[in-house]
Amino acid sequence: MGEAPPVIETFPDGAAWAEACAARLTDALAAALADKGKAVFAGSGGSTPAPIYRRLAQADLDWARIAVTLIDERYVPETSPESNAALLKRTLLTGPAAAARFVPLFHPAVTVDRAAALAAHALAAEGGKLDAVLLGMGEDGHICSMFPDGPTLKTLLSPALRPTVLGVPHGRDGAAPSLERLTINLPYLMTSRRVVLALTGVAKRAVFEREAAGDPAVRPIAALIAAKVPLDVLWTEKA
Ligand SMILES: O=C1O[C@H](COP(=O)(O)O)[C@@H](O)[C@H](O)[C@H]1O
Repeated sequence: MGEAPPVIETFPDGAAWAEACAARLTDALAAALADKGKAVFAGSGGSTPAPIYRRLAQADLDWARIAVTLIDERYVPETSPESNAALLKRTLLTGPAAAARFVPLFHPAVTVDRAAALAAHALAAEGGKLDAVLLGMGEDGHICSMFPDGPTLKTLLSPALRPTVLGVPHGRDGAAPSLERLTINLPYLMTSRRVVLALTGVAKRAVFEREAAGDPAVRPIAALIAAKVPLDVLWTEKA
């Protein structure tokens, strides 16, 4: 029998939801700072996290001892509107959190795989462990840049690999993703202190419930659950 899916915590409105997400992440970062004197935060891109980042940016943490990175990135420079790094810099690395050190996944390397190797090396130098992770989920059920049925998905979901960053090719014949990407793999989530999955809308809730019941070999949400990632799922209907 598979693992039971985590309870979906429901919030009455976007403000309460964003506040709760930011509070969970703050608690995990504070615990890491207390334990080891430093911490690593990894955030998602996309349309969901901005209100959470704006709250987290104001948290009373020793940001100078926190490294901030991404769970995934489109293989584009920060000048692109598709850049997750640009989103993070606009919304999280402001106010008190501007003192944090940003560790990018994007590098203008010759290939996306070479850029991924450089990012993997940079994260390993930060200790190779993520203390607080903010995940989003697309309406196709993807998390990070792990797309259901994607050609490299089995590698990304392999629990036996070490935590790393990998390149993701763009999909063929119109399949997602439309751009090459960089992503952390499942073992990075498995070894994280706390992972918060922030969901909004009726459609995404239904996708989460459907995906949670899927095959963990090819459905990223089911793989998260099967791998016992320390996961909180926070949902509100409208952010
Ligand atoms: O492409 C991406 O999409 C997911 C979900 O984005 P959203 O717009 O539906 O919130 C995001 O979590 C990921 O980091 C991003 O690269």
